[in-house]
Amino acid sequence: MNYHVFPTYEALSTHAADFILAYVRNHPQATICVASGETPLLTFQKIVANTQPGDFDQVTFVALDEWVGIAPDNAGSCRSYIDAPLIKPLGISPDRVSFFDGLAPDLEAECQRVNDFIANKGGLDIIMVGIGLNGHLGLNEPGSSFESYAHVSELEEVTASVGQKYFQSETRLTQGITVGLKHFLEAKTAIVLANGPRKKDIIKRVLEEPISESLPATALKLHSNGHLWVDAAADAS
Ligand SMILES: N[C@@H]1[C@@H](O)[C@H](O)[C@@H](COP(=O)(O)O)O[C@@H]1O
Repeated sequence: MNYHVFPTYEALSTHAADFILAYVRNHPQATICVASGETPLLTFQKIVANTQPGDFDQVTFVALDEWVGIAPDNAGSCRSYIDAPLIKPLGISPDRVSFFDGLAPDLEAECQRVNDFIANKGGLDIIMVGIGLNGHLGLNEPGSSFESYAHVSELEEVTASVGQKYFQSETRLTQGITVGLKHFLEAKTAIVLANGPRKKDIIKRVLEEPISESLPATALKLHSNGHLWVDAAADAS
Protein backbone atom coordinates (compact mmCIF):
# COMPACT_ATOMS: atom_id res chain seq x y z
CA MET A 1 0.00 0.00 0.00
CA ASN A 2 1.35 3.35 -1.02
CA TYR A 3 0.79 5.91 1.75
CA HIS A 4 1.16 9.55 0.84
CA VAL A 5 0.57 12.66 2.94
CA PHE A 6 -0.34 15.94 1.26
CA PRO A 7 0.08 19.22 3.15
CA THR A 8 -3.54 20.31 2.70
CA TYR A 9 -6.96 19.09 1.56
CA GLU A 10 -6.46 21.37 -1.45
CA ALA A 11 -3.20 19.62 -2.42
CA LEU A 12 -4.73 16.19 -1.86
CA SER A 13 -7.69 17.08 -4.07
CA THR A 14 -5.48 18.57 -6.79
CA HIS A 15 -3.42 15.39 -6.89
CA ALA A 16 -6.51 13.16 -7.01
CA ALA A 17 -8.08 15.23 -9.80
CA ASP A 18 -4.84 15.33 -11.80
CA PHE A 19 -4.51 11.56 -11.44
CA ILE A 20 -8.01 10.99 -12.86
CA LEU A 21 -7.51 13.50 -15.68
CA ALA A 22 -4.16 12.00 -16.70
CA TYR A 23 -5.66 8.51 -16.60
CA VAL A 24 -8.64 9.27 -18.82
CA ARG A 25 -6.43 11.08 -21.33
CA ASN A 26 -4.42 7.85 -21.68
CA HIS A 27 -7.39 5.49 -21.30
CA PRO A 28 -10.37 7.22 -22.93
CA GLN A 29 -12.69 4.28 -22.29
CA ALA A 30 -11.91 4.02 -18.59
CA THR A 31 -14.48 2.88 -16.04
CA ILE A 32 -14.19 4.75 -12.77
CA CYS A 33 -16.00 4.13 -9.50
CA VAL A 34 -16.39 7.22 -7.36
CA ALA A 35 -17.62 7.74 -3.83
CA SER A 36 -20.22 10.05 -2.43
CA GLY A 37 -19.61 11.89 0.81
CA GLU A 38 -17.74 15.08 1.56
CA THR A 39 -14.18 13.86 0.98
CA PRO A 40 -14.15 13.85 -2.84
CA LEU A 41 -16.12 17.07 -3.35
CA LEU A 42 -13.07 19.26 -3.99
CA THR A 43 -11.57 16.57 -6.25
CA PHE A 44 -14.78 16.59 -8.29
CA GLN A 45 -14.68 20.39 -8.48
CA LYS A 46 -11.08 20.31 -9.73
CA ILE A 47 -11.80 17.58 -12.29
CA VAL A 48 -14.68 19.63 -13.68
CA ALA A 49 -12.63 22.87 -13.68
CA ASN A 50 -9.68 21.30 -15.53
CA THR A 51 -11.48 19.08 -18.02
CA GLN A 52 -10.70 19.65 -21.66
CA PRO A 53 -13.17 18.90 -24.44
CA GLY A 54 -13.27 15.18 -25.16
CA ASP A 55 -11.70 14.02 -21.88
CA PHE A 56 -14.82 12.21 -20.65
CA ASP A 57 -16.63 11.49 -23.92
CA GLN A 58 -16.17 7.72 -23.56
CA VAL A 59 -15.56 7.38 -19.83
CA THR A 60 -18.01 5.40 -17.69
CA PHE A 61 -18.73 6.13 -14.04
CA VAL A 62 -20.02 3.82 -11.33
CA ALA A 63 -21.43 5.34 -8.15
CA LEU A 64 -20.06 3.51 -5.14
CA ASP A 65 -23.06 3.14 -2.87
CA GLU A 66 -26.49 4.30 -1.72
CA TRP A 67 -28.62 4.47 1.39
CA VAL A 68 -31.47 1.96 1.18
CA GLY A 69 -34.86 3.69 1.31
CA ILE A 70 -33.57 7.08 0.15
CA ALA A 71 -34.97 8.46 -3.10
CA PRO A 72 -32.46 9.26 -5.86
CA ASP A 73 -33.49 12.93 -5.95
CA ASN A 74 -33.12 13.43 -2.20
CA ALA A 75 -30.35 16.02 -1.76
CA GLY A 76 -28.70 13.72 0.80
CA SER A 77 -28.65 10.63 -1.40
CA CYS A 78 -25.28 9.27 -2.45
CA ARG A 79 -26.46 9.76 -6.01
CA SER A 80 -26.98 13.50 -5.47
CA TYR A 81 -23.50 13.83 -3.98
CA ILE A 82 -21.99 12.46 -7.21
CA ASP A 83 -24.51 13.56 -9.82
CA ALA A 84 -24.64 17.29 -9.05
CA PRO A 85 -20.91 18.05 -8.64
CA LEU A 86 -19.47 15.59 -11.18
CA ILE A 87 -21.75 13.70 -13.57
CA LYS A 88 -23.99 16.58 -14.64
CA PRO A 89 -21.20 19.18 -15.10
CA LEU A 90 -19.17 16.68 -17.14
CA GLY A 91 -22.21 15.93 -19.30
CA ILE A 92 -21.97 12.17 -18.86
CA SER A 93 -24.81 10.49 -20.75
CA PRO A 94 -27.10 8.15 -18.76
CA ASP A 95 -25.80 5.02 -20.50
CA ARG A 96 -22.30 5.78 -19.16
CA VAL A 97 -23.16 6.01 -15.49
CA SER A 98 -24.45 3.52 -12.96
CA PHE A 99 -26.21 4.58 -9.78
CA PHE A 100 -27.75 2.27 -7.21
CA ASP A 101 -31.46 2.85 -6.71
CA GLY A 102 -32.03 2.88 -2.96
CA LEU A 103 -35.75 2.44 -3.59
CA ALA A 104 -35.38 -0.63 -5.84
CA PRO A 105 -38.12 -3.11 -4.89
CA ASP A 106 -35.73 -6.03 -5.32
CA LEU A 107 -32.37 -5.07 -3.82
CA GLU A 108 -30.69 -8.33 -4.79
CA ALA A 109 -31.66 -7.74 -8.42
CA GLU A 110 -30.33 -4.20 -8.08
CA CYS A 111 -26.98 -5.57 -6.90
CA GLN A 112 -26.92 -7.99 -9.82
CA ARG A 113 -27.70 -5.17 -12.24
CA VAL A 114 -24.70 -3.17 -11.00
CA ASN A 115 -22.46 -6.26 -10.96
CA ASP A 116 -23.41 -6.91 -14.58
CA PHE A 117 -22.84 -3.26 -15.53
CA ILE A 118 -19.30 -3.39 -14.11
CA ALA A 119 -18.57 -6.82 -15.62
CA ASN A 120 -19.77 -5.67 -19.05
CA LYS A 121 -17.24 -2.85 -18.89
CA GLY A 122 -14.49 -5.38 -18.15
CA GLY A 123 -14.18 -4.34 -14.50
CA LEU A 124 -13.10 -1.08 -12.89
CA ASP A 125 -9.99 0.82 -13.93
CA ILE A 126 -10.03 3.06 -10.87
CA ILE A 127 -11.98 3.00 -7.64
CA MET A 128 -11.53 6.18 -5.63
CA VAL A 129 -13.33 6.27 -2.30
CA GLY A 130 -13.50 7.90 1.12
CA ILE A 131 -13.30 6.07 4.43
CA GLY A 132 -15.87 5.83 7.20
CA LEU A 133 -15.03 6.37 10.86
CA ASN A 134 -15.35 2.60 11.39
CA GLY A 135 -13.07 1.86 8.43
CA HIS A 136 -15.81 1.19 5.92
CA LEU A 137 -15.19 1.57 2.21
CA GLY A 138 -18.41 2.42 0.44
CA LEU A 139 -20.98 0.86 2.72
CA ASN A 140 -18.87 -2.26 3.23
CA GLU A 141 -19.18 -2.27 6.98
CA PRO A 142 -16.82 -4.14 9.33
CA GLY A 143 -17.22 -7.87 8.70
CA SER A 144 -17.94 -7.47 4.97
CA SER A 145 -16.32 -10.22 2.95
CA PHE A 146 -13.32 -9.35 0.81
CA GLU A 147 -14.93 -11.79 -1.68
CA SER A 148 -18.18 -9.85 -2.01
CA TYR A 149 -19.39 -8.03 -5.10
CA ALA A 150 -22.33 -5.62 -4.80
CA HIS A 151 -24.46 -6.34 -1.78
CA VAL A 152 -26.84 -4.97 0.82
CA SER A 153 -25.28 -4.18 4.20
CA GLU A 154 -26.61 -3.56 7.69
CA LEU A 155 -25.29 -0.22 8.87
CA GLU A 156 -23.42 0.14 12.14
CA GLU A 157 -24.73 2.79 14.53
CA VAL A 158 -21.76 5.09 13.80
CA THR A 159 -22.46 4.99 10.04
CA ALA A 160 -26.17 5.70 10.53
CA SER A 161 -25.49 8.60 12.89
CA VAL A 162 -22.61 10.13 10.89
CA GLY A 163 -24.76 9.71 7.78
CA GLN A 164 -27.22 12.25 9.21
CA LYS A 165 -24.78 14.98 8.15
CA TYR A 166 -25.92 14.57 4.54
CA PHE A 167 -29.57 15.25 5.35
CA GLN A 168 -31.42 18.41 6.39
CA SER A 169 -33.74 16.57 8.75
CA GLU A 170 -33.34 13.39 10.78
CA THR A 171 -33.44 10.42 8.41
CA ARG A 172 -33.71 6.75 9.25
CA LEU A 173 -30.68 4.95 7.82
CA THR A 174 -30.46 1.23 8.51
CA GLN A 175 -29.11 -0.43 5.39
CA GLY A 176 -26.81 0.39 2.51
CA ILE A 177 -26.32 -1.00 -0.96
CA THR A 178 -22.75 -0.92 -2.14
CA VAL A 179 -20.12 -1.99 -4.61
CA GLY A 180 -18.25 -4.86 -2.93
CA LEU A 181 -14.70 -5.23 -1.67
CA LYS A 182 -14.05 -7.77 -4.42
CA HIS A 183 -14.68 -4.97 -6.92
CA PHE A 184 -12.25 -2.84 -4.95
CA LEU A 185 -9.60 -5.58 -4.99
CA GLU A 186 -10.11 -6.30 -8.68
CA ALA A 187 -9.89 -2.64 -9.78
CA LYS A 188 -6.64 -1.83 -11.58
CA THR A 189 -6.03 1.08 -9.20
CA ALA A 190 -7.60 1.50 -5.76
CA ILE A 191 -7.38 4.83 -3.96
CA VAL A 192 -8.68 5.82 -0.54
CA LEU A 193 -8.79 9.53 0.29
CA ALA A 194 -9.04 10.97 3.80
CA ASN A 195 -8.87 14.49 5.12
CA GLY A 196 -9.35 16.32 8.36
CA PRO A 197 -8.62 15.49 12.00
CA ARG A 198 -11.71 13.31 12.51
CA LYS A 199 -10.19 10.71 10.16
CA LYS A 200 -6.86 10.51 12.00
CA ASP A 201 -7.83 7.69 14.38
CA ILE A 202 -9.14 5.43 11.64
CA ILE A 203 -6.09 6.12 9.45
CA LYS A 204 -3.90 5.11 12.39
CA ARG A 205 -5.82 1.84 12.68
CA VAL A 206 -5.52 1.14 8.94
CA LEU A 207 -1.77 1.74 9.08
CA GLU A 208 -1.16 -0.30 12.21
CA GLU A 209 -3.67 -3.17 12.19
CA PRO A 210 -3.32 -6.40 10.24
CA ILE A 211 -5.37 -7.14 7.14
CA SER A 212 -8.80 -8.21 8.35
CA GLU A 213 -12.41 -8.13 7.23
CA SER A 214 -13.17 -6.55 10.60
CA LEU A 215 -11.44 -3.41 9.26
CA PRO A 216 -12.57 -3.16 5.60
CA ALA A 217 -10.05 -0.48 4.60
CA THR A 218 -7.20 -2.91 5.29
CA ALA A 219 -8.22 -4.50 1.96
CA LEU A 220 -6.09 -1.71 0.51
CA LYS A 221 -3.02 -3.53 1.83
CA LEU A 222 -3.95 -6.58 -0.24
CA HIS A 223 -4.12 -4.54 -3.42
CA SER A 224 -1.03 -4.54 -5.65
CA ASN A 225 -1.80 -0.96 -6.73
CA GLY A 226 -3.45 0.42 -3.61
CA HIS A 227 -3.01 4.01 -2.46
CA LEU A 228 -3.96 5.77 0.76
CA TRP A 229 -3.77 9.52 0.25
CA VAL A 230 -4.38 11.77 3.24
CA ASP A 231 -3.92 15.40 4.18
CA ALA A 232 -1.68 16.45 7.07
CA ALA A 233 -4.64 16.71 9.43
CA ALA A 234 -5.56 13.06 8.90
CA ASP A 235 -1.96 11.79 8.86
CA ALA A 236 -1.27 9.17 11.50
CA SER A 237 2.18 7.97 10.47
N1 LIG B 1 -21.71 6.43 1.87
C1 LIG B 1 -20.59 7.30 2.12
C2 LIG B 1 -19.36 6.81 1.39
O1 LIG B 1 -19.59 6.84 0.00
C3 LIG B 1 -18.19 7.68 1.80
O2 LIG B 1 -17.02 7.34 1.05
C4 LIG B 1 -17.85 7.52 3.26
C5 LIG B 1 -17.05 8.68 3.81
O3 LIG B 1 -17.82 9.86 3.84
P1 LIG B 1 -17.20 11.33 4.01
O4 LIG B 1 -16.35 11.53 2.80
O5 LIG B 1 -18.38 12.27 4.03
O6 LIG B 1 -16.41 11.31 5.25
O7 LIG B 1 -18.98 7.25 4.05
C6 LIG B 1 -20.29 7.52 3.61
O8 LIG B 1 -21.05 6.74 4.44
